[in-house]
Amino acid sequence: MNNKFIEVQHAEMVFETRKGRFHALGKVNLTVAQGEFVTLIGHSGCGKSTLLNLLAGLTRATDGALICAGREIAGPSPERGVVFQNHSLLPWLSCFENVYLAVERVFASKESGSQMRERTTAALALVGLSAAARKRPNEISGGMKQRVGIARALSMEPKVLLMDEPFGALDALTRAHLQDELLRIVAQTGSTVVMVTHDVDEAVLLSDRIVMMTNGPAATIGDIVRVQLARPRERVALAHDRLYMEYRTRVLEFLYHRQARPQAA
Ligand SMILES: Nc1ncnc2c1ncn2[C@@H]1O[C@H](COP(=O)(O)OP(=O)(O)OP(=O)(O)O)[C@@H](O)[C@H]1O
Repeated sequence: MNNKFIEVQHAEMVFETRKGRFHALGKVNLTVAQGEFVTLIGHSGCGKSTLLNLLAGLTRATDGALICAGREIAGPSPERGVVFQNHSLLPWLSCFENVYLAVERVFASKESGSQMRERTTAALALVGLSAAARKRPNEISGGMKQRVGIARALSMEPKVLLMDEPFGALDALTRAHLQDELLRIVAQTGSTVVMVTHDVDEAVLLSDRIVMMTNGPAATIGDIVRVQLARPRERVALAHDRLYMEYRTRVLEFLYHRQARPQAA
């Protein structure tokens, strides 16, 4: 296993705005091991999405370096699959076609149409959506759309899955269901995941490490909690687990005591 699969070295982000320069991220240093599940948590506006966008290659850091699998991140790449809160599916295409489009982008030069259709079918099966393959996005629920987004990202066999509050817009039960699905999928694929969340329970349930960010401007990593709960994890059993409570309390203390905000986040 590569312990430095992702490396963020002194990354800084300054935005030029109409009101002048805004220093969003201070020096951020982070390494993520291959197969690790890392969540980024912090108050609203602290810079979680800014950091994830740097990892996705959607924006470039104003200073420092970001490296994935030994190469500097210079732009978006199918090796880093991205899932956003807003699933951004093409409404005129079926679920199958939405995923197929991504598969084609990566594999068209080396695989036949039938191999790519097989990949698409497998990705939809992985997220439990085989029966909805022919449906269009407006014919399925929000949770199902998000699962198509995950299937689309995974279908490209990314080295890393980057998720920006993927379940943020879902109701609590659907959210819990998708968290369980994600745990199952990641156990099956061994994916390396970096995920932004606001939800402390979600962070503890899913993560190997919880990266807690300080409030901006010039936000940086304030502390990291290593979650040493055995896998597979089961949410009902964990609800009474002493260690689970301890991790949860440590994150809450960071957010509401050490990084307390004058107004609710
Ligand atoms: N393109 C941009 N131009 C100027 N400022 C920006 C830009 N993108 C983000 N910011 C600012 O940088 C800071 C961090 O934003 P970011 O979206 O990363 O926060 P966040 O922690 O993801 O917030 P939330 O949890 O509310 O999604 C905020 O103050 C935001 O206003």
